[in-house]
Parts: sequence; C-alpha cells; structure tokens
Amino acid sequence: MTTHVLIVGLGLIGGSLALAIQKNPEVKVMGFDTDFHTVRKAKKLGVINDMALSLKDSAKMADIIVFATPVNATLQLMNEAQHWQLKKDVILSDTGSTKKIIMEKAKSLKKLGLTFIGGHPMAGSHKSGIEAAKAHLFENAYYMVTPLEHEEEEKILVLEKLLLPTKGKILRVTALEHDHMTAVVSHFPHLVAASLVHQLSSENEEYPFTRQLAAGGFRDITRIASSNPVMWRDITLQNRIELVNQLTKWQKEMDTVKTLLLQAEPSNIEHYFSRAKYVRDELPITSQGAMYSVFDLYVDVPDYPGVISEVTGILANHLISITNLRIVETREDVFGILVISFQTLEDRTKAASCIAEETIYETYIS
Ligand SMILES: NC(=O)c1ccc[n+]([C@@H]2O[C@H](COP(=O)([O-])OP(=O)(O)OC[C@H]3O[C@@H](n4cnc5c(N)ncnc54)[C@H](O)[C@@H]3O)[C@@H](O)[C@H]2O)c1
Ligand SMILES: O=C(O)C(=O)C[C@]1(C(=O)O)C=C[C@@H](O)C=C1
Repeated sequence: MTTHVLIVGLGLIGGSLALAIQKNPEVKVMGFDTDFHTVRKAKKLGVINDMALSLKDSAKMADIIVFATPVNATLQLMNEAQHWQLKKDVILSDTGSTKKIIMEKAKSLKKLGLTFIGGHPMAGSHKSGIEAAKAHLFENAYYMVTPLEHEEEEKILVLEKLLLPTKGKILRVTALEHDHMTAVVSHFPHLVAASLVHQLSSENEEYPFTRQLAAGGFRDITRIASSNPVMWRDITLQNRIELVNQLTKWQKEMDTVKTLLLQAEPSNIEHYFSRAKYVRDELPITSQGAMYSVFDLYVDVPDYPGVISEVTGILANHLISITNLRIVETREDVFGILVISFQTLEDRTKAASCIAEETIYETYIS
C-alpha cells in the first residue's frame, strides 16, 4: 500500500529527506514550498514525485506530513494545520532544530485529535536550499524523535519506519533533553562561531590585513557562521534560555582561561590544552553521510596553474569519488593546502597512496 508523504519546505533538509524516503518504493512524496521556483526545481531534479500547489489540498491526501521549515514557520504551520481537513490517522512531524516550544504546541494539537511527533536529524550543512539536498545526508547521523509522553507506540513506529531509508540512527528523547543537548553541541557553538567572525570584523579598521591571514583554523571553527541567518535566528529565539545558561558557563570557562593567561604557568596551560585534546579526540566518529565528512585529506601543493586538475585527475583515473574540495591558503604566494573530502575511509586511504605514488606532494590527515 502506498504511503503518501507531504514535505513542507523543500530546502537542504526537506529535499534530503524526500530523496531518502523515496528509496522505499511504497512511499510517494508530494512537496510544497512557499517559493514556487523551489517546488518546480524539486520536481525537475527528481527530489519529489509530485508538486503540491495548494498546501490545504495536498494535506488532505497525505498520510504523513513533515514540516522542514525554519522553526518559527513550523509553529505557524502547526497553527494552520488545525484548520486543514486531514485524514483520520495522519501523522504530523518536523525536522526542526528545536523541540521544546514545538512539542508544547503539539500538546494543543493533541487535544484536537491531531498526532504530532517531533523529529530532528543531527546532520546538515552551512549550505541551504534544494540544490544542496543529498539522499545520503542523514546516513549514520542520529535522527532524534520526540513523541509526547503518552503517544501511541504504533504511531511512533509508523514514523520511524518511514525514516528507515535515511539510514539515520533513531534516538528517542524528550523535548527538554533535546533542547539542552543541542544547545551544548550545536546552538551555542553557532553563537561562538558568529562572535569570532564579528571579532575579526572589528579588527578591520586598525589591521585590515588580518582577514587575509584567516587560514585553516579560523575557517574550520567558523564554517557554520556561513549558515542561513533566518534558520539560526529562529533556533536562537526558541532555545534562548538554554543558550543563556550555556553563555554563563562559557563566561566562567573564559574566566578560567584568563586566570591561566595571567598566571602564565606553562604546565597549567599545557594541561588545559591536553584535556581538551583528549576529549575532542575521543568524540565518536559519526555521520559518514554528512557533506562535511571526517574523511578529509590534506595535500600540500605548490601554487601553480593546473595543480588541482593534476590531483583530481589522478583520483578520477583510479575511480575515487570526492565529496568536497577546498584550498586553505596558509601563506599567500607560497603554498596552498588542498583539502579533499571523501565519503569513506577506504577512499581516503586509496587516494593518499595514489597521490604518494604519482606525485611528490605530501599528504596528511588532520
Ligand atoms: N541546515 C541544517 O544543518 C539543519 C540540520 C537539521 C535540521 N535543520 C532544521 O530543518 C529545517 C529546515 O532547514 P534547512 O536547512 O532545510 O533550511 P533551508 O533554508 O535550506 O530550507 C527551508 C525551506 O523552507 C521554505 N519555507 C520557509 N517558510 C515556509 C513556509 N511557511 N511554508 C513552506 N515552505 C517554507 C523555504 O522557502 C526553504 O525552501 C529547520 O527547521 C532547521 O532548523 C537544519
Ligand atoms: O554541519 C553543519 O553545518 C551544521 O551546523 C549542522 C547542525 C549542527 O550543528 O551539527 C546544525 C543544525 C542542525 O540542527 C543539525 C546539525
């Protein structure tokens, strides 16, 4: 029997979800977006089976509806859904990065007989829009599911079954647990990244050359500052209490760092970095499918025309696919570091040995 799924919001996440769940031949995906060009593009790219031109009319036909919109738009859509004519057993879900306020709204929908089960895949990118969607985006990443306390198990299982082709790891958590944990590992780091960029920007008048020196380290730690500002505005507003708590802890941590600097005791400073390195190195490797994979290979290349095609040509000859490519300019006019991302560890290992055999360029892993 065919399951009709309506995805509302066809950006990076809605598009990736549509591509993944269509691997199940019994699933048909209708897609809606307020931007009609996006809906048309989604159909043209094969991201959705059918274009939903009217949200109300398409909602009537859906067995499952997933909101993949910025979280404040999702709240708005949940309000509107109360007035839609929906199938009796329809399940509503979302992909939003916050859960507490959304699940509070879900409680009021429950009183009207509507089932809403929250969802949030912990994989993404600073890129947005349908063009960035990838069927494998959620592979091996945690896909958090936040049912209300007394939700029917059968309904939760229907949603989880739909998500199986994403190859994400389903993790049931409460909305409160969700918002606390994501504040620590996602939302607060985003504020830090944005603040570092602002700090660099304020240097501009006195030392305008500073930005030219922003090399691998600065770029790595601030990549997420290039994300969609509307999405992050909404996340920040919905999780601001957790964020204020994180900020208070961070300020305390910075006081510790300040004391270390003022005391200038070498062993204490080294110990601070050693403990951080230990915890960072122990982080589990997840999200093979995410676009910014951990399988990066650094290639030290001289700065001359054709060097990139030389390296990528070698990889192509050996049928090794790459998922991303960028240059980190550490010292202007001298050397560039070519950073190549692969989907798997095997691809990266094979690439390193081909480059070692066929060129004189050194390769290393971060
Ligand atoms: N980007 C990430 O890394 C990431 C990861 C996991 C979850 N999320 C969450 O998933 C959701 C979508 O994020 P994204 O990265 O795909 O954003 P995106 O900007 O790529 O796409 C959002 C899409 O929603 C559409 N839209 C906005 N308001 C709408 C409305 N009222 N009705 C219909 N369509 C509407 C936009 O036109 C856009 O096409 C957000 O809630 C975000 O918090 C994002
Ligand atoms: O990789 C990135 O660019 C992301 O920011 C992805 C990221 C994250 O913080 O890990 C961002 C927000 C989402 O809710 C989930 C994932």
